[in-house]
Amino acid sequence: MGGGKLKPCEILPFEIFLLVHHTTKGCGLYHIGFRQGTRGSCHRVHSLFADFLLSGETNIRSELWISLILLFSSPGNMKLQKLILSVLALTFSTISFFIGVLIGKGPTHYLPYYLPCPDLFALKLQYREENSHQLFPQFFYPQPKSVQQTRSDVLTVTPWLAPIVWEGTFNPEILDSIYKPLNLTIGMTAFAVGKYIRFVSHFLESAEQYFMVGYHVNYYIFTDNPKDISVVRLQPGRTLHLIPIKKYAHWQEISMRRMEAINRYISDTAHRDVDYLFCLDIDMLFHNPWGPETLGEMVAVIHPGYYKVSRTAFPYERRPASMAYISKEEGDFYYCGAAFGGLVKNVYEFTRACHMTILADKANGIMAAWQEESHLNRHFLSQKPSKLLSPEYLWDDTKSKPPELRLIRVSTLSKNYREVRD
Ligand SMILES: CC(=O)N[C@H]1[C@@H](OP(=O)(O)OP(=O)(O)OC[C@H]2O[C@@H](n3ccc(=O)[nH]c3=O)[C@H](O)[C@@H]2O)O[C@H](CO)[C@H](O)[C@@H]1O
Ligand SMILES: [Mn+2]
Repeated sequence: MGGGKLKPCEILPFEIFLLVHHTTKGCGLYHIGFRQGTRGSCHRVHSLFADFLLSGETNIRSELWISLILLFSSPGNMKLQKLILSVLALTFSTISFFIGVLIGKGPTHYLPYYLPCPDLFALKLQYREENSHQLFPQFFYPQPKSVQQTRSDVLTVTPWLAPIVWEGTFNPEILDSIYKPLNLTIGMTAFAVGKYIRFVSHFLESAEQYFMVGYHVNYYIFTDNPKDISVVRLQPGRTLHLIPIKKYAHWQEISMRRMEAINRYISDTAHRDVDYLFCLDIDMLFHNPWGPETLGEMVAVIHPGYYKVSRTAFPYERRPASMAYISKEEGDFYYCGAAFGGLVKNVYEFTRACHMTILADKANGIMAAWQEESHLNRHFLSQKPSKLLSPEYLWDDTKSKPPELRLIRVSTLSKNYREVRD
């Protein structure tokens, strides 16, 4: 660019140049160069000058430049040449230094394609108090190995690349170091309608011990009988909210209407108060930590009863008349209705979608085989969850522990269905 406008040099063994720039922002930049070279290198230097000049059409304007070319046609007088060159170089250095000082009174800026702006590094944030922490504190943990699985006995990722969380696949300390600084609030809904009120205190006590310990937690207990909920001591940063709801006549309706109640509560209140929301059955207990490894955009839990069986044996709704219908040729996993969660806005969309298909079935006089659990499974077949929790996160007390379950984190209580359901 621009090199053709300058006169080509014929005999040019030496060259001294001085270049002073004054950019639009008023900053100075100067170059002093001393070059002994061939005709080709001389051309290169000229081209460089021309580039600087023409770059005024971007954001740089050259207001002053001096270029001095010395031609020595007698190659025999080398000593004299070198002496003159040294003196000239010194003189130009001094002049250019003073010009640079005069022009660059303000902060120095460099051409963007030479160096990053040093102003950026001079900026200082005004901390309220001096922070002595290291920017990147040292944190030692075993190196993850690219060619070694931490669990080879179980599936740890779905075909749509959602992780399946099993004990041994994650490091809780690393996850805490990522999620704790985010200052998240995690919501949890559970329903205690009718006789299910008896499960509340043990459920909450175990959750206090294991559910999202060290994070802000809001428990939302939906009940038809708030005054009979016994008070549970909560850790600091954790709150309990009792939400009065009406009691439906049948247990199936109570279970299904949870989708509607959660959806309404998110839109009224919870969307402002929590970042993530988990929706759990109440007839269960936490036995081990349920931590930040469970956080995800939309999270489903693999049902403990069906994680080893063929999709044809899944208890999906098989009647095409239902909105929850799934054919024998379809299905990834059978998810449980007792636990799901995710970002609060996703749980809002999810519960709304499930409630709508439940209502559509109701209008057609049909109830899905496993109530809202069937609708949940239908929904997750099309809208794949972004993270799956293994049956470690929802085991069944009546089953013995198989070897692949290294840690039972939550398990459902065996109960007398006839006695608790009205
Ligand atoms: C482990 C699992 O996947 N559980 C699901 C399963 O049976 P479950 O036997 O686990 O259902 P369940 O009797 O626990 O009912 C589900 C939940 O609804 C609430 N509730 C229910 C009845 C009642 O009278 N009062 C009351 O509060 C309570 O929070 C309970 O935990 O199928 C149900 C639908 O049939 C739900 O999908 C459950 O989530
Ligand atoms: Mn249950």
